Amino acid sequence: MKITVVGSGAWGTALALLLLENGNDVTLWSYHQEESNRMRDTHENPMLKGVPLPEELKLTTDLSSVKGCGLVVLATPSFAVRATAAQLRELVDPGTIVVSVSKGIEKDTSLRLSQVIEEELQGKCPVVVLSGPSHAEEVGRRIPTGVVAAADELSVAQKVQDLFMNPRFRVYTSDDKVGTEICAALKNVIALCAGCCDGMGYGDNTKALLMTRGLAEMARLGVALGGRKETFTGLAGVGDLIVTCTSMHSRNRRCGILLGQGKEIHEAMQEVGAVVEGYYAAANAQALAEKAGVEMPIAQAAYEVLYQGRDVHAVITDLMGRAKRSELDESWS
Ligand SMILES: NC(=O)C1=CN([C@@H]2O[C@H](COP(=O)(O)OP(=O)(O)OC[C@H]3O[C@@H](n4cnc5c(N)ncnc54)[C@H](O)[C@@H]3O)[C@@H](O)[C@H]2O)C=CC1
Ligand SMILES: O=C(CO)COP(=O)(O)O
Repeated sequence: MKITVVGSGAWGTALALLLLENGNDVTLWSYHQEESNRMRDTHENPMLKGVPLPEELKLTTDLSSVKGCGLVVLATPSFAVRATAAQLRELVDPGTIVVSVSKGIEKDTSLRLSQVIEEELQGKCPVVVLSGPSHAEEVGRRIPTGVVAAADELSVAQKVQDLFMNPRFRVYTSDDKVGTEICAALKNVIALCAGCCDGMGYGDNTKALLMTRGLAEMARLGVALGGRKETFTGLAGVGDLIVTCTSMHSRNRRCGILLGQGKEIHEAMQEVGAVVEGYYAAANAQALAEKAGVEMPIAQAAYEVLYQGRDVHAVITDLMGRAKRSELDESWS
């Protein structure tokens, strides 16, 4: 099948290689001409070091490469999804499956990214969400990985499953786009917090507490927005939360570590040198929690640290001192 992967960061590149390995005719589109030239000259993407790019992988900066494609993968940072999808509208063939693999929430609207793409494509194409514990660095090295393809129609999710799946990449289908995307965006916020705890020298107990209560918040919000609670205990939920909160590949966690060591957030993001989606998602978590009428104390704490400059120690003291409650007192469970 002819496929274009739109976005040549670490993730777009790893997925382009996977789809090429699966026997497809794959083009990788870059936003920056220099990025495309560098990959052509060096046969490597500096965002995905040590993974050679074969000659058969076509490189372009011309979005019209999506014409005639059966599948288009949208892999830009979340802030670029609307503008990129808007450009696709006139170029993409009706019925082409568009797979959204970015993890975030749109800044100004608090829309999920598949909603943003659907708005811009005006119903021309079915949109599938692909998410789960999948660091590009490991997928690029063909390390066994499993993800979820969520779509409104099972047959469309199954097509994506067929195209991406191979002996080293396992894809499960789901009909829960809402839950899958809420997991994808919010686990990055929790991973920033987990990194921060690591950077401050807190131990494994703190991280386990944060991840478990963070998951409860994610599920509370996701279920209130129409997601299914099973998604939160699946690959897109607990799976991606584990990998992002514990791996040194995670840009969100690495940014949090620097924050916990005392760096200012913008300095920390600069040092990470790749997109830190959790920073943006923390602002949206606030808006979504208010809209849904749910309590998200950890996301709220992250917002106060990231956007209001509150001291991390003070925020943790507040979280630890919240009113006593039962763990089982969860409306989503
Ligand atoms: N890196 C990973 O392991 C994974 C990343 N993701 C998600 O994929 C998305 C992309 O992440 P990465 O590939 O890691 O990014 P990256 O940080 O490796 O690279 C960012 C890319 O965005 C491009 N870019 C910058 N401004 C742009 C614009 N205005 N329009 C289009 N492209 C622009 C840059 O040229 C660069 O290619 C994020 O939402 C991330 O959460 C999802 C799963 C795994
Ligand atoms: O989503 C990811 C792994 O599943 C990548 O996480 P980071 O953006 O924190 O690197």
